[in-house]
Amino acid sequence: MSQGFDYDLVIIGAGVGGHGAALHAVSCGLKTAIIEAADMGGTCVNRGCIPSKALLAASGRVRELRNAHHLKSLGIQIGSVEFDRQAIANHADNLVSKIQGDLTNSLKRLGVDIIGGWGKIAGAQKVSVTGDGGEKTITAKDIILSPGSIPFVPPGIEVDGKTVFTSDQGVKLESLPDWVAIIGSGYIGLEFSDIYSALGCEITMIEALDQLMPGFDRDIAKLAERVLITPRDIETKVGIYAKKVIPGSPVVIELANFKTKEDVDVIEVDACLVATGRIPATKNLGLESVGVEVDRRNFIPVDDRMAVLSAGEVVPHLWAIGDANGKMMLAHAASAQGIIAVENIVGRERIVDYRSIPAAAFTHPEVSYVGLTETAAKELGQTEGFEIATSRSYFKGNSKALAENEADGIAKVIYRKDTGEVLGTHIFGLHASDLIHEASAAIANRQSVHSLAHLVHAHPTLSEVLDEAYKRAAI
Ligand SMILES: Cc1cc2nc3c(=O)[nH]c(=O)nc-3n(C[C@H](O)[C@H](O)[C@H](O)COP(=O)(O)OP(=O)(O)OC[C@H]3O[C@@H](n4cnc5c(N)ncnc54)[C@H](O)[C@@H]3O)c2cc1C
Ligand SMILES: NC(=O)c1ccc[n+]([C@@H]2O[C@H](COP(=O)([O-])OP(=O)(O)OC[C@H]3O[C@@H](n4cnc5c(N)ncnc54)[C@H](O)[C@@H]3O)[C@@H](O)[C@H]2O)c1
Repeated sequence: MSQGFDYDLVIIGAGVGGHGAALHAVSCGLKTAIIEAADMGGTCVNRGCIPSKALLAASGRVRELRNAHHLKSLGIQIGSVEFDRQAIANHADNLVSKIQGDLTNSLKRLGVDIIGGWGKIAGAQKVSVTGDGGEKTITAKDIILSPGSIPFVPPGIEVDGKTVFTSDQGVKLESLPDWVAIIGSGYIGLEFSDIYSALGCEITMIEALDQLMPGFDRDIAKLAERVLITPRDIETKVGIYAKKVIPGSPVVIELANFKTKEDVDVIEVDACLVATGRIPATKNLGLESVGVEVDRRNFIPVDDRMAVLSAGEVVPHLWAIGDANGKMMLAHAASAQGIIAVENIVGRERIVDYRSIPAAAFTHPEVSYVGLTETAAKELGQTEGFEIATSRSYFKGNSKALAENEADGIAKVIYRKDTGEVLGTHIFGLHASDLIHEASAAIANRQSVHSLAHLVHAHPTLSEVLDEAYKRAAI
């Protein structure tokens, strides 16, 4: 325990980032407190990963059981499949309660002090907390900021939380509108289009950029569109943005061309989900008391050790992790950053290896990737003077996928031509979110396709899709 301080470490924000940091801090022998203003578990547990995956699990099952053609191909026939919207919503809600309870208990069990209230830096190594009992100041040798993010709602869009809403309300599944507009074709837009289309809603997906799923590798996005969008009840408007959205019955959406800004159409729908990205929750954190300015997009500037920077210089004993630093807005990235910050606090210099952190969209089937897209790898090659190559393998050639009769899918490996080092792997297909971890380990260890091609995979498994891609690359 640090002399003269109330705690070795105080963490502001008990989302998955703060939680991961706290668990690791205790294992390193640090006396730790965590401050939370709202819900223990933050976005992921209460309004993000957890409820959305519960909805995806239930709606995915409905889709599967209603796919008479697929079932028939396996020799199965069933009658009509019914579902209860409220019961599906309850499933998500119950899961949130369970995981929130488990997370809170894990902190209590380890002796982490949980302090309710709004945390704010009150000078070097000092935090003020404003809660029900008024304001108090606590001191800590180190402070980790983990305040997370909130939905971004573009100007012109009015959210009433009922007919026009963000994922914060969407995960509650309070209604199943006949016709729902989804603004944005990123992670949230894609996952909710999977949920809504499985449960019988008609969808209009509006994407400002000139292609759907602009964040994903092009080949993957193209195939994903062919499987997840085109055959479903989803109309798409690409290169178009929602200039104005007025809540009500109906919801009125004025659409304009994203490049020319010219008005193109007005549509009237039953509901509208705004899924246009997230912004950091970095207001009123007391950053100015230690001379820290947020960047242009309001993220807290950090180095690779997660140390907070002021005008490019490290601010001693202050760290920022998770969505609030904008490096990689994913739950597991937030907790990984928490662990790295604590490692540095205890004097073990470590940095985050973003290239090996995987990501996935939990649609049916799933999309996953780790490392660079082909475009980013080419750019890196041009800067560093190497050529890249790609290798693809298809679920259509995989016995396990064929046995399931679910053979839409591809694995794409991007690697250096000279050394064979894997730079990125992208998968679309059955269980892609689980399959990606082998590729993640390969990138973490900077392995080459030549050595990976010699790994033996069990047969018949979906993992053989990656095996095949490595072997094709190594020929
Ligand atoms: C619909 C949806 C689905 C998602 N699905 C996935 C997924 O499947 N996989 C994945 O990896 N990621 C997913 N994400 C992203 C993931 O939720 C975030 O990356 C993750 O929650 C970030 O964690 P964090 O700890 O940085 O912040 P948060 O989880 O946002 O937690 C921050 C916490 O800090 C508290 N706080 C803020 N300011 C203060 C203050 N001054 N004082 C006290 N407390 C404060 C907040 O109340 C909050 O509880 C999803 C997000 C959404 C919206
Ligand atoms: N499975 C997962 O890991 C998962 C799931 C959900 C959310 N998340 C996290 O939450 C974050 C937010 O998700 P998201 O889907 O809201 O953001 P996103 O950044 O993934 O996608 C937002 C999309 O909206 C488009 N857009 C922005 N403004 C628009 C407008 N006015 N009209 C039309 N299109 C517009 C953008 O071009 C982009 O394609 C993600 O970055 C991700 O980190 C992760």
